[in-house]
Amino acid sequence: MPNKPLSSLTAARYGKTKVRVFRIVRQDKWHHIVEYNVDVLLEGDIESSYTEADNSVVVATDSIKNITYYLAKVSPHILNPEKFALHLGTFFVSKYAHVHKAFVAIEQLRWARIPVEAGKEHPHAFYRDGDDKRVVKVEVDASKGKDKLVGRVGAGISDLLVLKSTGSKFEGFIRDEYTTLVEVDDRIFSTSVDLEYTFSEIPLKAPGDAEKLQFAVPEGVEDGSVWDEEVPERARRATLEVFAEDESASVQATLYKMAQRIIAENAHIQTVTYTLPNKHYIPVDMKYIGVDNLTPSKAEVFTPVAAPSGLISATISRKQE
Ligand SMILES: O=c1[nH]c(=O)c2[nH]c(=O)[nH]c2[nH]1
Repeated sequence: MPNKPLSSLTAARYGKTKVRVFRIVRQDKWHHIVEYNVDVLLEGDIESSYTEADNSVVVATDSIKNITYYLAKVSPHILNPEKFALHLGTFFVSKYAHVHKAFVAIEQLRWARIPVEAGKEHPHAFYRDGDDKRVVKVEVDASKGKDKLVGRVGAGISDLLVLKSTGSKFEGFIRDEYTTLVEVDDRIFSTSVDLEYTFSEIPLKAPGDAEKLQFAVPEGVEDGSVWDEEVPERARRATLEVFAEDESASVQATLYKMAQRIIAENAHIQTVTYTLPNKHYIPVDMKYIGVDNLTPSKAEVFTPVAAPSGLISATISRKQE
């Protein structure tokens, strides 16, 4: 009796991760720069490369890296990570018949112009003005046909470190035999913001030229859509302003207000997900020397605690009409 196989391949995806790209766009003496870490993963008729050692279906990950650099050179969309990710994803599913989906993730590092002479910005000198990154996650789906491409776009922020020294309470939580935390009406609130918002699906035009290099962004920008270049800055400002101004009852309650504001300000954003570690700062107990450093209004010296931290996450979704 033939042996029944015990297993089968149920998911397969491969590509290149952390392709580091730096690009200069020269507008005469006025230079624009971007620095990206790019991940590209492909799905399609690639099962045989796993199950039968058949490399004839494999676009080498080295070629995936080369294509990433080539499009960084020729794409007119390189300065915008959402558009560049869509261009790159569209390229892979258009060029290779057996590739049905491309997943492109881009992390953009911050470079700001150095201010010189009374706030004027330097044309070609830059500095790193924060460790937070703009992030983009794109899926280009050709599984319904190469002329019926669908784009799914998520974007957001990672590693945006913030702290407020008052305007934050935590009271009224469950008290039982396991509770040691005291209620406070004034505490430090610090977190490293991780934000992802998603847009409604967009139809994409398949590139028509032989090299599959054209990628058209539709004319006209709809407010709050994937094509609206103000969305990332609005989302960042909403995050920072709500964090600063909210009289926070908890990380959960502040998170919810941030997300509501992003949904309200951007018509095409469907979901907003925040993941917020609660980075604890513990007041140092100085009772042993007769000094009150524990009463919230007298707490001035704290120990920043690297771990453990709380971790508060939620997704807020637009209500469907
Ligand atoms: O804002 C907070 N939410 C919690 O769920 C929590 N739990 C905790 O110990 N401290 C805090 N703070």
